[in-house]
Amino acid sequence: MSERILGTRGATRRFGSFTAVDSVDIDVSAGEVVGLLGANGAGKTTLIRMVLGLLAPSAGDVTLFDGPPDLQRRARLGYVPQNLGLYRDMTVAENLQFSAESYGVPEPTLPAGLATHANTLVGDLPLGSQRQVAFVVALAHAPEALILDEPTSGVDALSRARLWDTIREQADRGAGVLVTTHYMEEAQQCDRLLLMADGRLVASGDEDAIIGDTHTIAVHCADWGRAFAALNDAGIPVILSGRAIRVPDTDERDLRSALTSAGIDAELEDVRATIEERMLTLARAAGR
Ligand SMILES: Nc1ncnc2c1ncn2[C@@H]1O[C@H](COP(=O)(O)OP(=O)(O)OP(=O)(O)O)[C@@H](O)[C@H]1O
Repeated sequence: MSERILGTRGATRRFGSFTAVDSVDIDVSAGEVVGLLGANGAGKTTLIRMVLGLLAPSAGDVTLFDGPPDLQRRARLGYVPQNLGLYRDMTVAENLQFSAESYGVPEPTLPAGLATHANTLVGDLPLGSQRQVAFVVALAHAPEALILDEPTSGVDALSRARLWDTIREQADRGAGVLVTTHYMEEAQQCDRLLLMADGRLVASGDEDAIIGDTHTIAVHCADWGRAFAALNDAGIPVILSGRAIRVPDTDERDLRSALTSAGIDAELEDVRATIEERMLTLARAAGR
């Protein structure tokens, strides 16, 4: 079994009377990429900030490299926050130099695509390049753990694929990676997924295990607009995927009855839910 790099037991964080993270247990081992998924506000960043030692838990324990997440242990991990944590009014080279000096490691070499930007102010770079720089900075000291908070948000598909190559390389050399994402095609690149909803961990495992036997009814209908409105009016939570209407985890009879009452002729097909649809049903069930 691989060495456990970080973990939480009953990790809870309250802000006043609001519980942002509620009794969460997670583990990340060396060499694995663990995806942390959940809607906006599910508690992912708050959990990450506790793991990083930037936020004290209100209850429960956080372990990083077999101890508390103190400064010494934090120096062994690389972190790319949502806002990247770079100095936007310094050049790429200055950012690299500053970070290398802070960690006492040699200055990293810029990948080919970034080399021409060494003297560009970080704030003047396109977002995709800024994210690449943030990765170079976070990886300069060959961290044993990597924590990435929406590392590819807002970048094009090619840059995303490159960043994922880097993430996989880091896991292959033995780092444990915890990464949050809103992109489901990225979730598929993870070895394991953790799903949060309303502060709680509501599912874990690979995509197949998380979807389990959750089914969706696909509604095939010439007038999809009317069908959508009728189901909405009947209080049935509908997903519109392009022009296809999908209703996860529902009773087909309720659906049929809502459509018939509205005089809509539709063909109903029972299909396996997608991971997004499973997330929605779990989030609904966890709703406080
Ligand atoms: N310092 C704070 N004070 C009060 N509430 C907070 C604070 N930080 C976070 N929250 C609340 O805790 C909840 C969880 O926030 P968090 O940022 O952890 O969610 P998230 O899953 O990371 O969302 P996103 O995907 O949008 O980043 C939200 O309702 C947020 O408003």
